[in-house]
Amino acid sequence: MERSPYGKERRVKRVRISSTYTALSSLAVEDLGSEPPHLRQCKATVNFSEVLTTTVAQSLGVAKRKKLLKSLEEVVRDEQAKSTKVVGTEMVVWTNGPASAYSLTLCEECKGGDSAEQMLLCDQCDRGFHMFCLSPILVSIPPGDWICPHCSKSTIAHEFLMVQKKIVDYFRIQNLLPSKSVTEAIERKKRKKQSAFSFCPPKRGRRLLPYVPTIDPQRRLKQMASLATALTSIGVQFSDSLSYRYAPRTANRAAHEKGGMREMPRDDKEAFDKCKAMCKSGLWQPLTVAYDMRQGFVVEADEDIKDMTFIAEYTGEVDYMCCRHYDSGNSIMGLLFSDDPIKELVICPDKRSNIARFLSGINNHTEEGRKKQNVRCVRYSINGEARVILIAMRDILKGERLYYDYNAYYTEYPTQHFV
Ligand SMILES: C[S@@+](CC[C@H](N)C(=O)[O-])C[C@H]1O[C@@H](n2cnc3c(N)ncnc32)[C@H](O)[C@@H]1O
Repeated sequence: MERSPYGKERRVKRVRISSTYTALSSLAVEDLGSEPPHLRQCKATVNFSEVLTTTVAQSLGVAKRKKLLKSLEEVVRDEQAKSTKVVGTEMVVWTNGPASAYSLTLCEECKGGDSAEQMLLCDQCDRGFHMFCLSPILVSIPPGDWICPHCSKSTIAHEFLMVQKKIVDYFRIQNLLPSKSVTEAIERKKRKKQSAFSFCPPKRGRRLLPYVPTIDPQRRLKQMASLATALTSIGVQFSDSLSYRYAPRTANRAAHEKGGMREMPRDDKEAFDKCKAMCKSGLWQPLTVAYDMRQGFVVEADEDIKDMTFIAEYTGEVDYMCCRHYDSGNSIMGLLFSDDPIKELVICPDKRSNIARFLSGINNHTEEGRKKQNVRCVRYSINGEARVILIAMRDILKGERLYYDYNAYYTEYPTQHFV
């Protein structure tokens, strides 16, 4: 479902210049021997003028192209001192394997020099880090300069103060119900619909259930503060609905979906509207956002949650997929897939969003990873507009981390290094 719109060229863009060079030069590697691979001698022939016209070089911009050229010249000087032969603008490099001459940078975390195309170079100290060895993992090359964890002074934002007024203002909560009436309302509901709270086998009706907020107002405040902390620390504003600053609302027509999009059933729509209204009045989902060293921000259940319960709508700025093709955002979600590529839309939660953007993804390359999934991602037409909803796909116990499949419809999101 979630699409990572980067191309291979873009992936090497911010990788160390010599790796960029390696990636380019490997196009021209000619294997010369029948020895075991590590002993083989290879010949790499690179034509500089060709290098600078490749898509990679073209995507770099003038300053970076100059840097690449400078770096290539440095490589030539270094290699001239070794066994490299340079003829005009062509260079012949003798190496012990196609990439070995330029895989000199080792990852500071795993000390390995493999996967050069995934090795990021710190723009401050020049040290190398595999994107998948970072904590949290990076799945795409970050835009602009990248500063490694050793040089970066940034820490997780200070916890959002758990002052009710601050939280009410932050989330622009309307008609906050006094704690007592909230407790009474939830208790009343609890008595009426006892089954919604018991953990007996889920009903197979497959109807969407509204979430059940935590009764204790202090805990609800904590849940909200944890989301506010996470959002403020990544510089994202809270928004529980889709925003249309890039693509107009009129572009979001579920009818454009290839093969059509299912209209949300009436009962489900009632549950959906109810959840949206609860959220507006501060009756939050029983979820907290925590920080995990490997995964970054993650979402955990703060109550038992029943199968088929509404978790959240995936919100953010709606944009045309073609405009985000080279966006390195790792949270972009597909919204509309059409026969006409111009009409395809994505949700970008990098400026405004809600808790949905913090849910983890499963590693769908392993059986163990797939077993973790407890939430699914569904797209519905609601009043003719495409929307993306996250729904519990089994009973979830308090304390469990929430996971869904980032590749529900597409297999482009690189989850092979996910924990
Ligand atoms: C949609 S965001 C999820 C929120 C993210 N953890 C954060 O801190 O903003 C996707 C990113 O989260 C991290 N992530 C999600 N699931 C993961 C997993 N199972 N293992 C490791 N990292 C994961 C990866 O860095 C991924 O690119």
